[in-house]
Amino acid sequence: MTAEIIDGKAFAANLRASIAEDVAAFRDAAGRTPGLAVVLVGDDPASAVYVRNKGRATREAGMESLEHRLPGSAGQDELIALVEQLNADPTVDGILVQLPLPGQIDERAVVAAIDPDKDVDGLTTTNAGRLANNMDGLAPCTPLGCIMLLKDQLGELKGLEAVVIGRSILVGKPMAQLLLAENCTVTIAHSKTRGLADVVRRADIVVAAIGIPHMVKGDWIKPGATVIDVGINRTADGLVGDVDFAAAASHVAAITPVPGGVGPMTIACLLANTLTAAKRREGIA
Ligand SMILES: Nc1nc(=O)c2c([nH]1)NC[C@@H]1CN(c3ccc(C(=O)N[C@@H](CCC(=O)O)C(=O)O)cc3)C=[N+]21
Ligand SMILES: [Mg+2]
Repeated sequence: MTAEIIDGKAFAANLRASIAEDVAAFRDAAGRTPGLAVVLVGDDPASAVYVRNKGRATREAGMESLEHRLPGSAGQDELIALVEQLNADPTVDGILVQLPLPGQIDERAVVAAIDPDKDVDGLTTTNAGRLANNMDGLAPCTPLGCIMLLKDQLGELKGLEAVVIGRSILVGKPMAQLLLAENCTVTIAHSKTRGLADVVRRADIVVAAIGIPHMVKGDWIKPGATVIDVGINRTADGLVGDVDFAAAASHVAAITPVPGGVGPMTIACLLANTLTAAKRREGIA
């Protein structure tokens, strides 16, 4: 058996095209264009590339991209003042502060300053609480993209055994919440989990979000399982995921590649969240 390779890049392109249609309808209904503000502090080259890609995707979907750059020496008060200005700006529907931030800035304090209804990364405690309580909110983009790929692949997820490896606020925890909302039986595993291989062997769905190249071995994964690899690790062999892709692909049902899997879905879901935020702000369903 050879795995189906889940084409996240193609899925994301379709999603972005459908969002562009919805953006046009929003413009007709609201008489304005949805706006996404992206804030970049410092000049880390990898962050600059992501911000440029996000800006391009935003414009291609017919939305306004507002980019704000602060020097790497910027103070926390200055950054929070900018966030507050964006909160108050009626043309801004979404605010993304590119992470990580320089060491002198407390990320938690900056995220806490973002209006939860403009928090398109889903990072505020308000949106985490909404997700935990099955309330309408904004869920983090990467888990949202993973759920879309899983539903497209498997249809109904009800009753499936899902193992999420990783417990971050950005991916692991919200991923588990979204899988629970789909009625999966969810286990969150992490660096202190005992017998990780055997925990993973139970899974119909494996979501790997650890950040260690090829950490999940092929023989940890049950034949016929569906594997979502969130890892994006730069190594001497190029960009690789958290799963030993070649070893897993021999016996799983389907697996996301790196690159071309989850990454493009993250950006498409950022656009989806921005449009969702804009519609809610305008009272459009
Ligand atoms: N506030 C905040 N929100 C984020 O969502 C956020 C962030 N900060 N900081 C950095 C990380 C990283 N991130 C990626 C998004 C898309 C790809 C992506 O599209 N990757 C392509 C390839 C990229 C490449 O070739 O380098 C792929 O996987 O196919 C990767 C990484 C969002 N992040
Ligand atoms: Mg398909």
